[in-house]
Amino acid sequence: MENSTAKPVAKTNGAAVIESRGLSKYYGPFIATEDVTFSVSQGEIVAFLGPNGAGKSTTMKMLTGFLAPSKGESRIAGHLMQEQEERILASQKIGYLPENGPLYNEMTPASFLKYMGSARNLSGSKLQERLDYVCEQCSLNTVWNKAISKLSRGYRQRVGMAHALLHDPEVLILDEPTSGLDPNQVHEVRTLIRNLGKSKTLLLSTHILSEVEAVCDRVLLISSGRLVFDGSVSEMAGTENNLEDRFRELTGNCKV
Ligand SMILES: Nc1ncnc2c1ncn2[C@@H]1O[C@H](COP(=O)(O)OP(=O)(O)OP(=O)(O)O)[C@@H](O)[C@H]1O
Repeated sequence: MENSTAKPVAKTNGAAVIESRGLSKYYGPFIATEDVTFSVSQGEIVAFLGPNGAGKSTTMKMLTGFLAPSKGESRIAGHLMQEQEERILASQKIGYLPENGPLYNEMTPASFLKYMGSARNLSGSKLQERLDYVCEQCSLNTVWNKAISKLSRGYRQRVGMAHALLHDPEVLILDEPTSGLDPNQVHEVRTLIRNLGKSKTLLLSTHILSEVEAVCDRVLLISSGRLVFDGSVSEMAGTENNLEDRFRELTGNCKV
């Protein structure tokens, strides 16, 4: 049974592998994020926590170079993500699970992942080895040859996760990895994240507090586009040891 209080021991060696420097995004007069600055060191599992609409996905898209910031910059493994050549170099090192990521509906998980693996220059026995690994780790065996359009939301989410893991990246940026999963699947994905965290650096967005307690070393809390907390899970829980109250306290009155 899952021990919801068991957290991995932080294994950071100090090198920053995810860096957000003043990332801001404006849609006309609307401020989606403002001056979001943080860094994640090698080996950390960090939760990017915040209420709906706080700016988690927007920040992750800017971090990974999928969305141009209005101001600021991001670096992954030292590569400046706002420069195309650097972004291409970094893409081998990052696995990104976007929120509602695009999947090719007419393909099966097998054909989609094989295709994406080839696009990442995997072939032959190495490709097969990675396909076998993600199929098992993401529990896709029963739907491996079924059209993606016929899969439930939870299975589509797992295909997205398999895609993020396929090239064995050192950095994983996962936007709500347990969204749409049933409790058994949530348990499996959390176990997978903990295992991946033994050798990789992870930033995962969520608004589920139990997720933070279950898998993360550290919390970044964003509210109305601004970072309002950066610290350990126990620091956030405070003297009352109540994450939920602190979440409300830290996000309740913050307006951009
Ligand atoms: N293209 C856009 N044009 C205008 N506003 C946008 C656009 N994309 C996002 N926003 C707004 O920016 C804010 C931040 O959105 P974002 O999706 O980053 O939040 P989130 O924290 O990921 O939320 P959730 O937990 O609900 O997924 C929201 O108010 C959203 O409506």
